[in-house]
Amino acid sequence: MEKMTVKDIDFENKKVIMRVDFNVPIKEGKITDETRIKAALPTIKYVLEQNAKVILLSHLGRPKGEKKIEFSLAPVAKRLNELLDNEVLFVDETRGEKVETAVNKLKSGQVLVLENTRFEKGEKKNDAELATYWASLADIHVNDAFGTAHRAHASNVGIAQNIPSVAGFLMEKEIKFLGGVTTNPEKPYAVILGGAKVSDKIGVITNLLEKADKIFIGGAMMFTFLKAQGKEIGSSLYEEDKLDLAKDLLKKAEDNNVELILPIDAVVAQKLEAGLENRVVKMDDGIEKGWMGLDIGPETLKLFEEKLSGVKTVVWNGPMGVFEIEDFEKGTRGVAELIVELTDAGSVSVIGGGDSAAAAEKFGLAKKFSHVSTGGGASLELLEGKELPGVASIATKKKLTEKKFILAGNWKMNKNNSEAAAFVNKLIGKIGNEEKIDVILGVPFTSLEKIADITSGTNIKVSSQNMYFEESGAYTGEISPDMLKDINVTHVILGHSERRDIFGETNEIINKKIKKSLEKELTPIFCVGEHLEEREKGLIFNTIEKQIKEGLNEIEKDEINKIIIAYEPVWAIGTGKVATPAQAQEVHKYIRDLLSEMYGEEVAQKVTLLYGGSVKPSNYFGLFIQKDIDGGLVGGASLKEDFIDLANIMNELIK
Ligand SMILES: Nc1ncnc2c1ncn2[C@@H]1O[C@H](COP(=O)(O)OP(=O)(O)O)[C@@H](O)[C@H]1O
Ligand SMILES: O=C(OP(=O)(O)O)[C@H](O)COP(=O)(O)O
Repeated sequence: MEKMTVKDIDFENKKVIMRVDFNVPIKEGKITDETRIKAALPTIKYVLEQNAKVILLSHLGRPKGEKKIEFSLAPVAKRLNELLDNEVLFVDETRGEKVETAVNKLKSGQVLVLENTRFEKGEKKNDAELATYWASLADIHVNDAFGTAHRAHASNVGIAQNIPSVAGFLMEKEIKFLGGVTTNPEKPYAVILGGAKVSDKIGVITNLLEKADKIFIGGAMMFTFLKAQGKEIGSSLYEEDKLDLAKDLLKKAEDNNVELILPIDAVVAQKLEAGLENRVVKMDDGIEKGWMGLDIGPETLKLFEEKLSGVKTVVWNGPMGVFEIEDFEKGTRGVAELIVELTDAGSVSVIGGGDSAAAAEKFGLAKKFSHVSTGGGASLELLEGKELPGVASIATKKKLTEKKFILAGNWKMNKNNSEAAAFVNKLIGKIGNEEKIDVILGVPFTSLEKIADITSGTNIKVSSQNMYFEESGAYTGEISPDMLKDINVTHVILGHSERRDIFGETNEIINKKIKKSLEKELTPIFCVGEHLEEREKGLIFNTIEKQIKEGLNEIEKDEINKIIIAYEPVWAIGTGKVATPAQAQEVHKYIRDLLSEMYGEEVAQKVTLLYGGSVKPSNYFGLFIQKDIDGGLVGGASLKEDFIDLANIMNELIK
């Protein structure tokens, strides 16, 4: 799924709230590693060049919801000010008057850093009120915090539920490399895992048994595996309670035809200290009591070299030994060098953050890998095959596929014939782009013929707002599908909440109408939606499920793609209340999943799902970029030139 990025947005004079990961190590007020600050610079600079006003949010450490000076972002803001040509301001608050005044005074091209987001208790809880507040400070959210993408917090995921969230360059790069190797690695695909704890990496190993061709294990975690194989490991670090699991993984690797490569020798010492006697022992001989393994040995390195030969994709997570001490760094350095050789020969290499990135940096090799991730936990979770909430919340690009994007207007009982004609004449030539969207006008019965005539030969299609399910006869006041077809009407809105509530239409009646419209080759725009009471009682999905299942009763798989479905929460129709993008997306996703259950995934993906309910140009962007929203069914705003703006928003967003 391709994500929207800063490149898709016009930032001119916009207020941008940008989540970065400035969680950098600070000792005695000094930043000891500024990699993450530097990694965020390209996005900050780009947005500033576009004349935006930038508000930066980040956490630092784990202050547990309290304001603690040692976790202040002040030193980071100061360093950022040195790294950027633009002025960087800092407010030692996360909300309130001081923040709002600073935001209001902010000029285009300036940066404002707010205090540590984790000084707020609501940050880690993804508190809706806090997220709404931060969202209210800006027009758009840029998410460049890959290191935090495995957390669903207010400053990344929460804000995205209120205003559109797009990826920054760092996020884009991380997704490209890490997402790429996890979903579609060029084979052979090898993963080298090290570090201290098996328990931290179980999930990764389990997932990799389905994907990788070879898994290399080093670091302290190798001893849990070696012990599980019955080898003597002396006083090396291992996890007693993970022995069975290690056995299980070794067996699964065999079953899955994945090579799980364990070290054949180790560097041992009596203590984890520099400068003591150390020696190399073969694992077949075992490690004596009183000695511990602190690095992989030279024979292992040779074995790894052999087994890595020809590998096209390699991911490395976790050092091979206690690389922080020179006596035990050779294994980690050796593996880093092997990966660099592979990279030079054209393979893709990725370091999954954390200590391995620090090791690569220490050996001066970091720049020689295809990609060094800024996320430790985040990259591990990606390797585990999990969806990261901080990636999922970023808007998805709208791509032209077989599915149509649609902007439909429902005029309801408004405009007489001459008003209708005058308005439609204004729209012609200005609205829509036939290649990208279908524009449909749902006009009153009295204007259908006239508007169909005026729009004939243009890209505007005409819809009625109702019809009857019989073909002709004694149905006083009703209109038949044939009558509509006869005057070149192509669509019909069915099951609108006003028809349901005021005119007593039931799911059964709507179902009959849908069937008839399909038979007569009129495209139904089938409306569903819950009332406020149903929402408040937690019955949204029950209501929608009933409407969809009964409305589509006996509609077969080959017909579902001829139907447009519009989700219109009744409480948002004509009330000025609009569903937040997240609320709308939640129900759209539910509908898509339900259709998938009923008709299969492939067919469900092609159904056009429209959102309706107080849609306006000011809120449409955030709604339309949602993954499962394919357009709008617009009431009030379709009576005005706002309708043209809505079409323009869609045109810009569809690539
Ligand atoms: N054989 C070993 N015995 C004890 N500690 C080890 C051993 N090998 C590696 N380590 C330590 O493991 C730490 C890294 O572990 P971990 O946090 O799991 O890695 P990462 O951060 O890369 O995921 C390093 O500090 C390293 O010194
Ligand atoms: O440094 C981070 O994690 P990482 O060291 O696993 O990459 C991120 O900023 C997330 O921080 P957190 O693990 O306190 O949520």
